[in-house]
Amino acid sequence: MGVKDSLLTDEMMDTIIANAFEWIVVVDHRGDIIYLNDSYSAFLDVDSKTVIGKHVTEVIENTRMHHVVQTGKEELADLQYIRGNYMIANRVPIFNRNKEVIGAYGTVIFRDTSEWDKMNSHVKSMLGRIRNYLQEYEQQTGVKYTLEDIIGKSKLIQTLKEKVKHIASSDVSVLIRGESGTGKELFAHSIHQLSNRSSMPFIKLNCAAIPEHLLESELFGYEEGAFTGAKKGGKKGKFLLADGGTLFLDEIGDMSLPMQIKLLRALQEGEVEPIGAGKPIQVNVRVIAATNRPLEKMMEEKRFRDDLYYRIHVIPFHIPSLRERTEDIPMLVEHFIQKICKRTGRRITSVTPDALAVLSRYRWPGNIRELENVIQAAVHLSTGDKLTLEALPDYLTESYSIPFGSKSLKDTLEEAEKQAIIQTLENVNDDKLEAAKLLGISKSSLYEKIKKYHIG
Ligand SMILES: Nc1ncnc2c1ncn2[C@@H]1O[C@H](COP(=O)(O)OP(=O)(O)OP(=O)(O)O)[C@@H](O)[C@H]1O
Repeated sequence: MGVKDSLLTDEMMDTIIANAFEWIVVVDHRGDIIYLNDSYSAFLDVDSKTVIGKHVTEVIENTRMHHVVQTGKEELADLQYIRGNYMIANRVPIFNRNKEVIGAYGTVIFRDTSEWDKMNSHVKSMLGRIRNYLQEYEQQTGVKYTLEDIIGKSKLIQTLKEKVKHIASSDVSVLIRGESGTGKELFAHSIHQLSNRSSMPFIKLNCAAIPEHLLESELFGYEEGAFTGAKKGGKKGKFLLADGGTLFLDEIGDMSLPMQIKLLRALQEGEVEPIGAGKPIQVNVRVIAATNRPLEKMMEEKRFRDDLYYRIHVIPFHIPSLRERTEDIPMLVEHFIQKICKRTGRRITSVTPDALAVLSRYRWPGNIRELENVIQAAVHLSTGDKLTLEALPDYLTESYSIPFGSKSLKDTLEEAEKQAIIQTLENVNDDKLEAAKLLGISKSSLYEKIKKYHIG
């Protein structure tokens, strides 16, 4: 028997719902509020009538009702932080007869009763303990990221995340390729965190950041008195620090040939010899290497050793650039806004469609790192609760539209030429010879243009 057939009148239903123990919100298919019950309005300190028609994100903190109408998937017993309290939220999509989502209703339980206060402090203390535990884990192992931290719904990212799950426990070397800022380090952490070595250290060494003459002591360590200036008591190298765990060698393509030989020996023999030690020490280390360099080409040019390449290239892993997965941009933007708002206490609830369109069209040569920086600046520059086009840097808009008519043809052509050179150099990691080849000009002519346009 439906409500309509019962003795329950509409007025009775209204009173019951308005005063229900649970707080109730109903949105339409766009996520605009069509109903908010009185008790919820009172808690949110809003008027239940004037909020009708407003987007739910403008009224309720950390809401996901607008996602539920998009995904059509219910979300039950989700912890939601509203006005200083953790609430338990249920969000359920509403379908029409054709199984199309026409809206969603959400309920929030636990109000400001003493029972709730008790529960709330319990949850807060539990979350605090989890946070401490995670901090401790990070301090002990160096693991900062897990697979959960890798945001992206594109097929490309989902496939890579599946691949991480498959290879994590296999203990073989992994070579992660991808442009700068694509998340190579994030993936390296995640592989370690899912491996059998997860309770052991994750040690990172950026091969490009260490001067050649210091790299050997960084990697293998040294004994006291090994050379003038050596520290008292010697120094443990990264290999020994990573014993039992994972060594992440970032920018491996920047390692010199003599160091490549030493690294290969350590990998093949499973032992390292600290400078001045005189005898090798056994180590058990899994290596994850990363680079943006064209290693295959460098091997042809004898700048990278074949044997080291085959030793580390057991599982290749390519992370696509952000422009190859633009469908991830809205999700990443939302993720960074939330992350930055949490850190700074600002309240930005959405991005305007024109700002999102510009963010989605830009080429992102610096990939996700650049996107994060742009969002961070934009959150600080935004005055209202929306991230708008005005808060974005001018170069985002300039890079995709040449303002025809506002400049002479000569200036427009020169601007296009400059952009083509900048983008090609970015794509080939500043390899001038390769860029000249791709642009179909001589290397000397490329240098001339670089000078003319003040590039780099
Ligand atoms: N999929 C992602 N989701 C969320 N954050 C990401 C993602 N990918 C990268 N990031 C963020 O972008 C920044 C750059 O990532 P990371 O350092 O892993 O890139 P990288 O490829 O190792 O860069 P580089 O080659 O310059 O060392 C970090 O702040 C990281 O947290």
